[in-house]
Amino acid sequence: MDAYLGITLLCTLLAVSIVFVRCWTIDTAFANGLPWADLRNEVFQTTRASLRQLANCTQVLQDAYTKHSKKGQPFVVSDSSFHPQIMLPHEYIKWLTTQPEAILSVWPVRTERRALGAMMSTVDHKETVAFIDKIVGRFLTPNLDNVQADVSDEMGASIDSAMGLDEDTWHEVNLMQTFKNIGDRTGVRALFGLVLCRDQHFLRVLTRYKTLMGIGVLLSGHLPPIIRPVGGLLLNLPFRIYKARVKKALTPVIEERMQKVKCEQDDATLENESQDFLTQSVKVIMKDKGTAHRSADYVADQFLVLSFATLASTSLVASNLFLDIISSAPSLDAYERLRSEAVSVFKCENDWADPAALKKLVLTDSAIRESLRRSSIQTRGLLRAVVSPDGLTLRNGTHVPRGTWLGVPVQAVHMDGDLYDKPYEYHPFRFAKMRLEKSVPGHDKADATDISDTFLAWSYGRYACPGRWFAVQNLKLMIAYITLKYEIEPISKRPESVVFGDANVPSMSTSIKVRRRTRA
Ligand code: HEM
Repeated sequence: MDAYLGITLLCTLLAVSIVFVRCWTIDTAFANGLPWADLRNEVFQTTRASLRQLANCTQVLQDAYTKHSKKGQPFVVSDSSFHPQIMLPHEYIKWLTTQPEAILSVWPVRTERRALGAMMSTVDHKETVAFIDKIVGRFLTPNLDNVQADVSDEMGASIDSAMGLDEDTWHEVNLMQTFKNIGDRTGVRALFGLVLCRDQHFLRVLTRYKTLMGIGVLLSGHLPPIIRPVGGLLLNLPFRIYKARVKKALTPVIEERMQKVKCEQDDATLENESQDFLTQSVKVIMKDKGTAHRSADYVADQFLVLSFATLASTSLVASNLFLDIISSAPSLDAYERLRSEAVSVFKCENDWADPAALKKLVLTDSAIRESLRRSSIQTRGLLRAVVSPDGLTLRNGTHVPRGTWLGVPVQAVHMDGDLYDKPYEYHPFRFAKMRLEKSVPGHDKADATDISDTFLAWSYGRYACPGRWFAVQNLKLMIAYITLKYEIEPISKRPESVVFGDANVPSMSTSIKVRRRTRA
């Protein structure tokens, strides 16, 4: 009996060990002889490489980019999700982004990496992204001029509140928290209108929802498959609680807007002039035969995802932007030159609502683009999965099977010395200068919102960010208002960003010193 129990225990232990080792190692054969980044001669080499690159992704990708991509060779990078990816050289980017959806698809990556399926379980995430894409592209972006007055009004009020009005003393503020507060309030004003953006309860629950979704999207996509179900559940629980709270606050507002729009449809003399994006979208939804039957609950779901897309990246980019500006070489005089530009453009109150004023901010536009390049919030991007049943043959002749992920080391491309002079330095006016150099290729594509295969902050190709014009409008107004009304103490060394897998974000503990300028 004892022997029987011993053998059973031994077999169970063996089976568990096999499953464990199988789940924690990667079959390197799929890459058909391509070189691997940071693969060392050690036991569990792929597992250890996967875990190592989680916090050291920047360096791993940079070294492999120099060693392989610069010679036109794709390389493989292990990943903590145990789904290794093939990183393509810069010259493959146009090819990568123009492959048909039936061959290379973004959707399996979004479901698994961004955990969209799990985080958006109450809606079809593919349908939601398509819907958001449509309303942002067709309605928010063309209407930006109309929301500028509201956005600039809220920008001023939220900056005053986050940075204070004390003209006598310098005080310290937490960088990320400050730009989160400013970005969230301003974004909510544009999306949902004045009442909700001043509603402290709504702002609080929305911010928590957004933070939890950010953590969920980032973490669950990086978890090894063996712990993903439990990890995903633990991440999902608090997220669902806050999602329910935001929906509870938002749904009655949407019902009210739907009711108003319905009254307007019945009686054109009641036409509501509200320019906030929710009202505009509700009008579109109710006029479109395909969506007219949708409930307020459905619209709330779509707008929650849109709020996340709108608010999550903008505050990270704004934090990076100000860190870059205040830590740039003193000889560049970046802060003062941006301020002088703002002084020359914003001469009276009406200028803040004038779209033509924003177009004159050429130095500001350049400082934004340069920060998006220098301090990219993504280490890698443009991830696509091979979905064609026969696999895919890469441009160098390597055949990879269905299910393989391809992508680009975004940060390393931005730091390529052949593409950018002194790439590690922040040169705020690099792109303003480039615009004037008519002989330089790409001089006419140097606006902050322009996409190219050498500038990947907005991604590239058909899935490039549709919200970039709105984001840049916000960032320009932010730089102008802050440089005009505040001094920020320069810092001699930019604090290191925190890298976690695909994300590269400013440190949460960084503080800056600010003081309100004295009124003349
Ligand atoms: C500075 C801030 C922002 C940055 C750096 C940024 C960057 C990006 C990037 C890199 C992608 C591609 C993601 C992927 O490949 O999966 C993306 C997609 C997207 N962004 Fe942004 N974004 C920003 C702000 C915004 C804003 C303000 C909005 C909405 C108004 C927005 C809406 C979207 C949407 C809807 C998509 C999905 C597009 C699609 O799949 O077709 N983003 N963004």
